[in-house]
Amino acid sequence: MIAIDIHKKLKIGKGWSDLHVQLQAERGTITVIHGPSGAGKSTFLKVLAGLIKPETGSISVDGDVWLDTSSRIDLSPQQRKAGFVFQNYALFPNMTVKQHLQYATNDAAWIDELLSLGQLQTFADQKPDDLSGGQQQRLAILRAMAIKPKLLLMDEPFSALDQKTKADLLAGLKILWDKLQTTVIIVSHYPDELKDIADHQLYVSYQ
Ligand SMILES: Nc1ncnc2c1ncn2[C@@H]1O[C@H](COP(=O)(O)OP(=O)(O)OP(=O)(O)O)[C@@H](O)[C@H]1O
Repeated sequence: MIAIDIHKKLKIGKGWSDLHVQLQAERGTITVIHGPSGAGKSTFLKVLAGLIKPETGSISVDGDVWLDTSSRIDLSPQQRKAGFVFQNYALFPNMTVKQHLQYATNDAAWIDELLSLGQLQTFADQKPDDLSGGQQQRLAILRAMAIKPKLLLMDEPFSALDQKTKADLLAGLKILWDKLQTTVIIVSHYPDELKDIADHQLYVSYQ
């Protein structure tokens, strides 16, 4: 179970807007977040990961308190260990595909399973510059899954994939998420494309 209630002031040009998000979701569920550009969706994911501090709020994940501003609890990103798929992938230019996964886990069988899921087996020794945009995006997803996170945060994670690749990847991910009981939050500009797998939809807008 995750329970989130956060308030964050967003800098919008010369002014400010309020981001207030409340969400409760059972463990192992998928929540799809959508809303207008600039409303604060990416910022919300970064607040959950501990990369941006909110003014006030609380976050608990499977009984662990990650944030509670009223009692000054604020775990670091390293302590929260959320999986994060960044909109711009944030890959390491000098690491090969396999090294990205080895950085996250020592489990060779798990790495092979992930490479197969992302159809990247034949690219294991390539660096990001030698990959297509879709291959880079799949690597970013595999790396986030490699740590088997309790909470997986994905920011527009399928934007560079064609329909077939996306459908195949999603089917494989869904099996893994169910097995590992991963709680997933996905920001998407096309929530309808995920409506078959979404347990919750959350609309984030300007306030
Ligand atoms: N650390 C921060 N503190 C305050 N405001 C921020 C911070 N980071 C980003 N912002 C502002 O928050 C606003 C929302 O940005 P964000 O990237 O979260 O929107 P978004 O909903 O993900 O947009 P898009 O759909 O275009 O990706 C922007 O105006 C940005 O300048």
